[in-house]
Order: sequence, then C-alpha cells, then structure tokens
Amino acid sequence: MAGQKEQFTRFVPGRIASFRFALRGIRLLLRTQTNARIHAVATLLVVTLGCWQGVTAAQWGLLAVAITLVWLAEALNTAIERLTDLVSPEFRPLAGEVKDLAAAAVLLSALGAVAVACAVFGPSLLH
Ligand SMILES: Nc1ncnc2c1ncn2[C@@H]1O[C@H](COP(=O)(O)OP(=O)(O)OP(=O)(O)O)[C@@H](O)[C@H]1O
Repeated sequence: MAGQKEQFTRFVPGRIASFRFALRGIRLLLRTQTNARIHAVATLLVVTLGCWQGVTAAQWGLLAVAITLVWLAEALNTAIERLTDLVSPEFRPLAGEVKDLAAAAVLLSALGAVAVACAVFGPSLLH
C-alpha cells in the first residue's frame, strides 16, 4: 500500500513534467517556425468563422481533425528538420529528401484542411 502511494506520488510529478516539456515544444514551434504562426492565424480565423456561421457538431469535428492534422504535421516536420540537421549538418541528397518528405506532409495536411474548410464554409459563403 505504501509502495503504491509512493509510486503515485512519483507518477504525478512525472506526468506534469512531460506536459511541461510538450508545452515547451509548442512554444519552440511558435517562436521558430513562421509556418506555425500562419497556422495559428488560420486556426483563429476558422474558429471565428465557425462560431459566426454556427456550424454543426459534426462540422466542428471535421474542422478539429483538419486543424489538428496540420499542427501535427508541422510539429513533426520541425522535429525531423532538426534531427536531420543534427545527424547530417553537411549537404547530402538523402538529408534533403528526408526534409522534402517531411515538408510534403505539411503541404498535404494543409491541402486537406483547405478542402474541409471549403466543404464546411463553401455552401453558406456562396449564398
Ligand atoms: N543537409 C541538407 N542536405 C541536402 N539538402 C538539404 C539539407 N538541408 C536542407 N536541404 C534542402 O533545403 C530545403 C529547405 O531546408 P531547410 O532546413 O532550410 O528547411 P526550411 O526551409 O527551414 O523549412 P521550413 O520552412 O519548414 O522551416 C529542404 O527541403 C531540402 O530540400
């Protein structure tokens, strides 16, 4: 019983520390990546438009998935870029391909988000 309590008292600060590391990653993303700041503005615009248009719960779900995928791709792209610079600071075709592929993930997710935004907001904006 005492052991379980001790484990729990160690578990909670560990989880809080992990959460703080993740928040540090988000701050790093916003501070260093112009694209992340563009995503932040786009996210605010979409949420504002969604509130203004009174979109349905299902549409909010679609928008949330699309927005999350773009942020996820941007965070992983930044991590991959940094890891590539760490492993291969010199110019290497393979390192370039790794970065291009990571950038492709961001572009694909952004195109998907534009498609979702068009499907959700298009009909009401056109009328
Ligand atoms: N070490 C390298 N070897 C070969 N090509 C590279 C290397 N580093 C970068 N490149 C090429 O330059 C491109 C831009 O790389 P860079 O690290 O500057 O990303 P970035 O433009 O800062 O990306 P983002 O705008 O997402 O931050 C890569 O997609 C890749 O084609």
